[in-house]
Amino acid sequence: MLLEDKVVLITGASRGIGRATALEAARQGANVAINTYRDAKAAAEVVAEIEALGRRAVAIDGDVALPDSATGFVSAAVEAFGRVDVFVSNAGICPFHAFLDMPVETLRRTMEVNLHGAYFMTQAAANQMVKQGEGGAIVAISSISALVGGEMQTHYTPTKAGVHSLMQSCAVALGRHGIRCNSVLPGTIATDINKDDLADPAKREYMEGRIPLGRLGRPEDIASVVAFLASDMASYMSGAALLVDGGAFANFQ
Ligand SMILES: NC(=O)C1=CN([C@@H]2O[C@H](COP(=O)(O)OP(=O)(O)OC[C@H]3O[C@@H](n4cnc5c(N)ncnc54)[C@H](O)[C@@H]3O)[C@@H](O)[C@H]2O)C=CC1
Ligand SMILES: C[C@H](O)[C@@H]1OC(=O)[C@H](O)[C@@H]1O
Repeated sequence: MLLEDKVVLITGASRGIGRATALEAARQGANVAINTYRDAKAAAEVVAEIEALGRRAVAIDGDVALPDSATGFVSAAVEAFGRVDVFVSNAGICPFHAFLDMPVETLRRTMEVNLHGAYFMTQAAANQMVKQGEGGAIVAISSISALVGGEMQTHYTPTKAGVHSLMQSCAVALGRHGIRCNSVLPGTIATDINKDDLADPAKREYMEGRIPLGRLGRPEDIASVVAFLASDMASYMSGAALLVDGGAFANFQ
């Protein structure tokens, strides 16, 4: 098992990639604290699934956009499990909208959840790891969108480039404490975040057609890579970005 007896914290883990990562961490032997936001039923289901795997879990509700949610999440995890070994910054939103009439509030909220949220949470987790003095691993869910644009994602893609950049700078800032920081760049993974967008059969077919492996990603495709980066198997990796997109980025023509 890759994460035996580690304490793993994951934001936005009631659904999608975060949920799959929480379950994979438990399968790999970890006890897991999940941050969730206004999603109590789904949060309770994830906790129950982790417990059914024989591991411990707690769910803490909080909006990642608020600095107090970060300190509250880390304190609650430490209260439950005594320490933090791995932090996964996953929570994110992508309300598709055109550029020319982007509502200020949509732009602001997307930046605050995706980028400020990642910053506050990473900072709180890193402070706990530094206090423990035994290093740690931080993995942030960036995106293929850190590398390419999207017509309806002008507010979103800069946050994903920012998350990857945050991991690079944190790798530099935290290396002396033995804390590794890396990002995962998923391609198109079928989750709630793009359910409406991919409900259009033409759009779905187009996206699938761009992927050499011939299918959209599943949350589990990302969770296994996060588990690897979080584990000692990746002990000399820091400041790196792993693209997990079925080959989509390479498929220019
Ligand atoms: N699905 C995809 O194609 C891709 C997703 N990503 C990223 O993966 C991450 C997870 O997204 P998915 O699992 O796909 O979507 P999802 O919509 O299934 O899950 C998002 C999770 O974040 C939580 N969340 C939303 N706002 C929050 C807030 N303010 N505070 C705390 N939690 C909050 C939601 O409750 C949910 O559990 C996001 O950061 C997204 O940008 C990156 C590349 C591709
Ligand atoms: C939500 C989108 O479908 C998804 O999010 C990303 O980060 C990917 O680039 C996809 O566009």
